[in-house]
Amino acid sequence: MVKNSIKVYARLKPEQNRKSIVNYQVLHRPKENLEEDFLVLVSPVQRIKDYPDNRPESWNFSFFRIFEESATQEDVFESVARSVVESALDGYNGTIFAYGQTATGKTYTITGSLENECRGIIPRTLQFLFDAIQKRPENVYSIEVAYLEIYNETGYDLIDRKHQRDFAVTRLEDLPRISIREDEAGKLHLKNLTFYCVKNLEDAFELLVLGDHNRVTADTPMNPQSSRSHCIFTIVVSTKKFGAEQYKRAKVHLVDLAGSERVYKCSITGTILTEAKHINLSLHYLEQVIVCLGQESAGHIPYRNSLLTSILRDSLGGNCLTTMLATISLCAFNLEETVSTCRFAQRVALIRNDLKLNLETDIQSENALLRAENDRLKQQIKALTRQTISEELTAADKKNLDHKIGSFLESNKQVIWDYNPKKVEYCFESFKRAFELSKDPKCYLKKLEYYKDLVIQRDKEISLLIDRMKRERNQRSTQLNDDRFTTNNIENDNQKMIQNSLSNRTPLKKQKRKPKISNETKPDCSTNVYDNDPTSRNKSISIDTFMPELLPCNIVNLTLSDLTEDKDQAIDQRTGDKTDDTNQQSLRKSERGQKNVKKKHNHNNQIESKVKQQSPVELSSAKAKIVTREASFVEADYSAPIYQKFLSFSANNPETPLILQENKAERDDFERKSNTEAKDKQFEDSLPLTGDPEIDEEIIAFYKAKRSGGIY
Ligand SMILES: Nc1ncnc2c1ncn2[C@@H]1O[C@H](COP(=O)(O)OP(=O)(O)OP(=O)(O)O)[C@@H](O)[C@H]1O
Repeated sequence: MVKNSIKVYARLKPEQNRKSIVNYQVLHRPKENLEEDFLVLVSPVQRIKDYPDNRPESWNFSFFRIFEESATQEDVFESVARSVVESALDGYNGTIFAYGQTATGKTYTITGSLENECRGIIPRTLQFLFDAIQKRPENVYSIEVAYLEIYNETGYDLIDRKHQRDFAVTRLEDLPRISIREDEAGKLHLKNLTFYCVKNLEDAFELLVLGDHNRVTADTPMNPQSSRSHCIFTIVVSTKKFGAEQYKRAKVHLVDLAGSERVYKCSITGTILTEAKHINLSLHYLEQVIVCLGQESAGHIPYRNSLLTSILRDSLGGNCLTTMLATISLCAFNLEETVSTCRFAQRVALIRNDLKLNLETDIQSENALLRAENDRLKQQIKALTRQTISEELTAADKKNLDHKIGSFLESNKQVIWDYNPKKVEYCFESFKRAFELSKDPKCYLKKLEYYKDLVIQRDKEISLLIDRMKRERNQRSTQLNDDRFTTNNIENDNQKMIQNSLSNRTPLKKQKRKPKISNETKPDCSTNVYDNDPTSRNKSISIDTFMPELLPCNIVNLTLSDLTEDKDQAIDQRTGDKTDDTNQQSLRKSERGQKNVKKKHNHNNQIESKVKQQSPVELSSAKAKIVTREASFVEADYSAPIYQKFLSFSANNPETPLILQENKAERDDFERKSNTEAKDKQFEDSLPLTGDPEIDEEIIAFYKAKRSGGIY
C-alpha cells in the first residue's frame, strides 16, 4: 500500500473583459526544489486608515500546477489525467474532479465538446485508453462505462438503454433512480446503475453523448447552460494478462461537480434556488469530509451525509489516485468565491490516500474479460485463416502433398495432414482429377498426358533417325571409297586435282559440316575425289573422324538406303508418306550420276541385304515402327510416372520396354508370343481408351510399340 496525497491543480478561466480582472500573479516553480506553482491574488479593496482593517491585502495559494488562461485542453489532459489513466490500466483506482464556482469552466474542462480541440478530459481519456490497449497486445482489456447524475440528492442513470422509448427523455423521472446498498464488508453498491461494456471509441462516445443529452442544465444569471447537478462518468478498466487467471480491475471517476453559487448575489428564485441549495449543501458535506480527512486526529469521516460523498468515499481517503482541478475566475466580482475555491483546494491537498493494486475476483468483470479474450482469439483465428488462404502453395509444397497422397493411397500408414485450406484444396483437386480420369474416358487431361508422351516419343524418334542417316551415309562413303580403289580408272589430271584439294584441306570444324546428301552423291565429285594413291586413301578413310557427332545408331530395321536411294519407292509405299518427294528427287539425281559405277551398287545391295537379314523391318500401315537393337539405348521409362500417376495402366507391366530383353532371339520370341490374338485383345482391354476411334487407334499403336520395346 502506497500513501499518496491528492494532487491539486488550478485552471484560470479566460476573461473577455480585462478591466474587471483582479490583480493577480502566477509563479511557476519559484524555487528550485519546490514542486509547486503559486497564485498570488491582490485585494482590490481600498483600505481605510481610520480604524484597524484585518482584511488581507493579498492571498497566496500553492497548487501542483496552475494552468493559465492560454492553456489548452490537451495541456490539461496531459498533466492532470494522463498519469491517472495509465495507473488505471495497471489496476489502480483514479478520480479526477473539477471543483469551482459556477461558470468557471468545470464542464468545459471535464467534458468539453467532441470536436478535436475542445475535447475535455472524458473523451480524451477514452481515446487514450483505446489507443493504449492497441499498444499492449499481451493483455486483454475490457472497458465498461456508466454515467451517474446526482440531482437534488437523488441519483439517476444518465445512460438508460434498457428501456426502449419512442421519445427522448425530457423528464429526469423517466431515468432509472440510483440507490446505495452497502454489503457486509462495507463495500458500496449502486443499485440500478448500469455499466455498459464498450468495444471501441465510437461506442463509448455514443454513450457519453447520450448521457450529456440527459443531464439537467438550466439558464442561470451566471451561466446560460449551468449544470444543476453533480455528474460522475465512471470507466471500469479490467486488465488480464493473455492466458493468466488473475486480473486487475480499476475504476476511474471523472467528476464534474455542480458549481457553488452565492444565492444573494444572483437573486435566483424557484427551482434554480432549490437546486442551488442542494448543490451548496452537498458541497458543504464534501468540504466536511475533506476537512476531517485533513486532520490527522479525526476519527469518524462523515461520508454518509450525502450521496456524493458516499460515492466518492474511495476517492477521498481511500484506495485511489485522486486529482482535483480547481476552476478559478479572475473576475474581481468573483474574488470571494475564488478565494473560497482556493482554500478548499488547499485542504484537499492535505488528504493522503492509501493506494493499492486492485486484484479483483468480481464475476461480472471476469466474464467481460473472458469475453474480450474470446473475441481476441476469434480475431486471431480469422487473421491466421485469411493469411493462410492468401498464401499460394510452392512447388515443394505440392511435391510434398503428392508424396503424402501417394503414401496415403498405397499404405495403411497414418498421414499427418496440415490444416491449411490451400493444401486441403490441393488434395481435393488431386483426388477429383484422379476420379474424373477414371470415370470419364474422354477426359481432356487423359488426352493431354497421352499427347505429351507422344511428343517426347516423336522427338526421340527424330533424333534417332537423324543419327541413323548420318551413320549410313558415312558407311556408304567408306564403301564407295573402297570400290573406287578397285576400279583403277582414274585420270592423271584428276589425281593432281585431288592432291591439290587434299593439300588445301579446310580445317576440321568446317569439314564436319560438309557432308550433305546432295553434295556427296554428285557423280563428278565422287569419281574425282578418290584415287588409288595410298595417302589419299588414308585421308578418305578418315572421313569417319570428321563426324564425331554421329552417335552409334541402334536402329537396324531401317537403313539409310531405305530412306534415300534405291528403297525410296518402297519407303514411300510402306510409310504412305508423300512429303519426301523433294528429297527423293535429289536422291534419284545422284543415283543417275552413279549408274556407271555398277560394282558399287551391287556391293551396296549386298551390304544392305546382310543388314536386313540381321533385323527385319517392321512397318505398320500408317507409321514406320523402328525396333531398337539395344534396350539400354531406349529411355523406356521416361513417360512412366505420368501413366502411374493418372492411369490405371501399369507402367511396371512386364511387357513394357523397361525390361526389354537384350537378346535378340528372346525378343523375337517375345514378339511372336505377344502377337497372338488373345494377348492382343487382353492387352487392348487394359489400355486407357478414350472412345474416340481416331485417338484410340493411335493409343493402341503407341502402346503396342512400347510393349514391343520399340518407338512409336
Ligand atoms: N478555459 C476555457 N476556455 C474557453 N472557454 C471556457 C473556458 N472555461 C470555461 N469556458 C466557457 O465558459 C462557459 C461556462 O463554462 P462551464 O459551463 O464549463 O462552467 P461550469 O463551471 O461548468 O458552470 P456550472 O457550474 O454552472 O455548470 C462556457 O461557455 C465555456 O465554454
